[in-house]
Amino acid sequence: MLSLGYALGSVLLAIVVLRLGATLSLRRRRKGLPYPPGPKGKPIIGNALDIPITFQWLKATEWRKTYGDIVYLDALGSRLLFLNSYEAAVDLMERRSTIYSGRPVLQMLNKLQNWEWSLSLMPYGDRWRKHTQVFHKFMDTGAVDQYRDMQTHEAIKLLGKFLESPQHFYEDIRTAIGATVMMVSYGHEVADRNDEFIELAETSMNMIKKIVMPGAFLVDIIPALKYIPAWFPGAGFQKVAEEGRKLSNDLQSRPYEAAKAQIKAGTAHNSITAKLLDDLMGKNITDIDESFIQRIAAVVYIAGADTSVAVLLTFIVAMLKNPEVQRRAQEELDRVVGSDRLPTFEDKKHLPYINAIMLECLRWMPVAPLGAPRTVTEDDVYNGYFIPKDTIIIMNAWSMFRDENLYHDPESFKPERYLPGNGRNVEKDPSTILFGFGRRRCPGRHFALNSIYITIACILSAFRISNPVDPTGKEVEEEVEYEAGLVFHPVEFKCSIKPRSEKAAELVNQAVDFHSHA
Ligand code: HEM
Repeated sequence: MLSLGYALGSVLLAIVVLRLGATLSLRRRRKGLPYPPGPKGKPIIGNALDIPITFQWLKATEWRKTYGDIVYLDALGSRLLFLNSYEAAVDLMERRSTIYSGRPVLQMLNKLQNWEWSLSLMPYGDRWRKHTQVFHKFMDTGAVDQYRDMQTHEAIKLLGKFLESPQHFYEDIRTAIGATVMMVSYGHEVADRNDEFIELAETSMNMIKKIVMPGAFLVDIIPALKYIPAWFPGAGFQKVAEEGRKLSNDLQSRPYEAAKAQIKAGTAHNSITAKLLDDLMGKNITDIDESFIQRIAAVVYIAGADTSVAVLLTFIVAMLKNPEVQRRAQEELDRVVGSDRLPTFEDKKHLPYINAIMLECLRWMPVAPLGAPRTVTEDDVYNGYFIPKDTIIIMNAWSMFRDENLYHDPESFKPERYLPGNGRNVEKDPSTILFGFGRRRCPGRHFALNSIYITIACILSAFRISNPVDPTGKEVEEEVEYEAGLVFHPVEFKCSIKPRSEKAAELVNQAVDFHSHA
């Protein structure tokens, strides 16, 4: 979701391309001001056919060349504003955050399937503020340090899996991140790839993927259809709605109930659920309290898992394609950490190149190329242009990451761009863009960056990543494709992941052994 929220690309299309209605607001008074520039629409349908079904960020980046930093479209009364430059994003989403913090509503997703409990989809207002405040308590810069041991533990378990069955790296990275999130939220230990809660979360994600496909459900085009009963001919979407509602409820309640049972039995690990329940100790816990806790805990998975997984998969791709970067990273690790132990969080400040690789993974193939869509909740004027209330605002991170004024040679994977001493200015930290702007900026970013750092550092310390080999032992260059699902991620691909030496393999075995008894 953010993955829910970041279903962005698709969500926005689903909302925008075909939505009817809202035409009344076209007649809103514009105080004589023009709308921002954008492609000229056709009569009646406006720009509906200008917006591609997928990879919309590429088109919007092209539009930037013709129309500039902000590009406005109107498709059948749904208005859309792409923010293509960093300055425009800061000006609107950060400096005018009070009115640029809404989220668009999809009938099937938000209303019929009832996913609106998720912080990332919640309308801006008091309820959002209350959830955000509590979420921050667990995810602020200082607070996330408490998860470091557990993040290290999962990274080491992943190394063990790489030794055993490197061909499953794609799934195992997914399980490792899922396990981290399950432990933080519920104190739930994930034993293997078939964990029931990970499967539940994955099934939910697949459902969401299905419903945010552009134009997938007529009810998003004609909201009044939601009142049609399930038995009515042609109302098959109500069945999908019911399935989704069940998943949405299960995802909130099932892992929560399991955590509660463990707390009762005295066998629970620390977790967000345990802490929130503990805060209510001695009080009469109401259904409202319980549902609040369930929502805070569940959003960590739906907002946090897919995104971090996609960054780590991009890291593997980057190492495949850039052996020289991998060599330099391993040189740094050998110098700072040596070969007698694995890297830790304490090493982070001495590993600038590893940090730079992580940043470059965020920029090079951004997991959320269009951020998460917002809405503006009042009419506004920017640089002399009129932006009507309810316009959907999309920050085009892709365009910012390919902006040659910010990043030289932007198509290339170059971690050194973030390091001083290359005869150039240090380039902008991409985390200041990728995680969004203003009040709805990703509150899980510190946690995510910690998971990504420790996983990258541990993998590079012990393994060499290279192209797969054919039966004669020759390396074959692997073509990797990317797809835009809920997040932008590489499609399953092959690679070789081998211990760098016998000593490295031994070190991993010892660490796995130690952590399984810790
Ligand atoms: C590399 C990993 C991640 C990326 C790239 C990412 C990116 C984003 C983006 C672009 C947004 C929308 C911000 C906006 O509207 O401006 C967002 C929102 C959010 N993220 Fe993340 N995120 C990541 C990991 C996480 C993690 C690990 C968590 C949880 C621990 C998390 C929790 C959230 C939540 C709850 C929101 C919704 C905030 C709101 O709507 O108020 N994210 N994220």
